[in-house]
Amino acid sequence: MLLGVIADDFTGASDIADTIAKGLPGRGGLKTAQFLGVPAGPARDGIEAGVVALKSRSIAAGEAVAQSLAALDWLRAQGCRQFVFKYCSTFDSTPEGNIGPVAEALAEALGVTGVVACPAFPTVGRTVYQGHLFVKDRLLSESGLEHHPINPMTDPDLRRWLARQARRPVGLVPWQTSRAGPGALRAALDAAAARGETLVIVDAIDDADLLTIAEACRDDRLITGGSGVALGLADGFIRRGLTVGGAPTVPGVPGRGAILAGSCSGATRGQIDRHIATHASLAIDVDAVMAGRTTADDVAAFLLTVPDAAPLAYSSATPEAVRALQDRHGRERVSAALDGLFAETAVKLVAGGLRRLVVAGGETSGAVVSALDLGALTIGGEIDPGVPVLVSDGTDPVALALKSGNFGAPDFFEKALLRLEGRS
Ligand SMILES: Nc1ncnc2c1ncn2[C@@H]1O[C@H](COP(=O)(O)OP(=O)(O)O)[C@@H](O)[C@H]1O
Ligand SMILES: O=C(O)[C@@H](O)C(=O)COP(=O)(O)O
Repeated sequence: MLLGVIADDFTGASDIADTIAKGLPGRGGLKTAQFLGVPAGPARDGIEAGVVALKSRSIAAGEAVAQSLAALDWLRAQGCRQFVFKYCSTFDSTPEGNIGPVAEALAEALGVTGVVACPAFPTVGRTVYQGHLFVKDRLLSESGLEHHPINPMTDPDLRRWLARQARRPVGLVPWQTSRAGPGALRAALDAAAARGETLVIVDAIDDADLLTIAEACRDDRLITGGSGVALGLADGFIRRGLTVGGAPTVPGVPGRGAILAGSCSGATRGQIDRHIATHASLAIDVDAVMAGRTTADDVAAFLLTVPDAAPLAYSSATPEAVRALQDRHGRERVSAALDGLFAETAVKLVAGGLRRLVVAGGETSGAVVSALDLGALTIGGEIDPGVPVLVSDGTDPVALALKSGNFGAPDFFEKALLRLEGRS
């Protein structure tokens, strides 16, 4: 394995796996697999990039650090020479962590400082300028992410936000320097390291800036950021003659399909509105779930029997409805109950013969995929930016699309189920 990624959630893992597997247009990418947690044994032969998906974004910082270091150890044992810590393009975290503590622990384990921290993903509108994170034309804190059910993002100043999480000083390379090219960026990162800055926010507003980061950091052991920082990494290995590169392919998976949505983001709610106009759907009554009146049996029975090729079950709600539910039942209790409901539902669906599953939401996907215990997933083609087809190993594979809450075009759900089947 050449490149190892430690991702702090499951949708984020498939997002960066997509970037690495597809590589640059006309050049191809690395043969990439996504592992669900730290594997117990060695990876199978032929994998050039391994993405270890953790569910560490919203757990206690100490536990996130321990899991991330275990992932690093495993990736090192697979021979990786470069490592990426992948977090959210909207920097999802709290003042306690987990981006700062994990990134600093990885840097310390690898003996490096002056490490890039850049969540930019311009294709989906995430840009960083003067250390401030924008989502399309809004600052992060006015983008809707300030209403996130688990980690409300209320500060767009990444240097200030990361400094609250980090033990060491946090640096900044402004766009005027990163835009000047790989040499200027390299010099700025080296200067930051000399000043004792372990993590350095690097501005990036378009893909050219991301390619500059890849070039400047070609020999860096550790890079941290959103999937954008991986944009040029596969090509770096190809240009050094370490692999020939290629297009990701997986076989289509026939069989019954369904969609589970636990994300409350604006994009997901828009996709739901569009989908339910033409497909069977079940709006999960969260109060009924909390009272034990709605169970996974109910949700699975609906999805397995309703006469529709793309049935949907969703708990997604408006920020106001989410707040009211959290006030009534407690934030963590609601999330835990819903994540558990979706996980149990997915197990029942697969036991009931379902073979294609689309999941919306990072935490939701993490809960679902952990419960399914599918082992390694091979990365196929891209459905929409940041969301690839994933297919489990074995003779009776399951095909998955794990959609980050804010990703995907309005027609994502129907399109994804077709793509999992090998149709376009
Ligand atoms: N109606 C609801 N009220 C409160 N919380 C909810 C509701 N529906 C889903 N959730 C919780 O909100 C969280 C959404 O997070 P996630 O799945 O990561 O989505 P995203 O990708 O948009 O961040 C999950 O933990 C989920 O259980
Ligand atoms: O970087 C991103 O935006 C995504 O890859 C991601 O991590 C999103 O997380 P969720 O919104 O929780 O799915």
